[in-house]
Amino acid sequence: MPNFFALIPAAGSGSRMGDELPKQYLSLAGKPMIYHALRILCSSSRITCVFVVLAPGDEEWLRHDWSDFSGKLEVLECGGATRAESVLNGLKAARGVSSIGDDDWVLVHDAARPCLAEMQLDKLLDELADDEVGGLLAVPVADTLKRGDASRRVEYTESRENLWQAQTPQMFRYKLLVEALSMMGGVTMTDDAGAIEALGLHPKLVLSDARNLKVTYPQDLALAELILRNP
Ligand SMILES: Nc1ccn([C@@H]2O[C@H](COP(=O)(O)OP(=O)(O)OP(=O)(O)O)[C@@H](O)[C@H]2O)c(=O)n1
Ligand SMILES: C[C@](O)(CO)[C@H](O)COP(=O)(O)O
Repeated sequence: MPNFFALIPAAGSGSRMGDELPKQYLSLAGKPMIYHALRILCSSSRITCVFVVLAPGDEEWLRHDWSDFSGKLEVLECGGATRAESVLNGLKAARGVSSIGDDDWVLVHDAARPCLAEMQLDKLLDELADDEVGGLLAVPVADTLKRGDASRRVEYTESRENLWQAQTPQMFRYKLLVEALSMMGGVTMTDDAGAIEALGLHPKLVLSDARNLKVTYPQDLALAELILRNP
């Protein structure tokens, strides 16, 4: 039986957040933001080990107490210039510090998605455990979509039929994900599923909801805090 592992890329700088401190360390509901993603993944009895990928030379990590996760957490200081590079470097390094095998599942989850619920995590694991390809949490697009031009005038309205917003975790077999990310070369994919799609495969969309938001801009922090304090 394949095992489940999780990997949190946490080597970003949070440029859109505009804070000197990388956003994964910003205080949220009394903890550094990444604590919340770690808590939900480390507390799942179905997940064997959680890898966190830090930027080389990250000095902030050691300023916080991670003892709640000892025994389940492996820290890898091998982040890259892009999210995809951080994930690939982390997957390769994970081989050296764990028993992860080719057919084991890897759940890649953003440090910047602190509101993932246990129910959503379990749904992902249940729906994909026997899947050929793997997949991701996602939500159907709810708003009307406008295609704009360079001067911010509407060119036309896009159909939202069958359009989904990708979230994380995104869950694929170790070997397939390493192969897919290795083949991307210079092409930048903003998520893991994109690399799998480039192989001609079709990841499954597992219905999630808007509470699993990504904290990208300063105004997202208050909403994330509200969700965390009212689960
Ligand atoms: N070189 C990078 C870039 C991003 N990430 C991680 O990928 C996740 C999603 O990325 P995003 O929200 O875009 O974070 P940042 O890249 O930090 O933000 P920004 O794009 O605003 O700079 C985050 O957990 C982030 O730390 C990473 O590990 N390595
Ligand atoms: C992986 C992701 O969270 C899916 O929505 C997202 O693509 C990562 O964020 P980025 O801002 O595109 O790096």
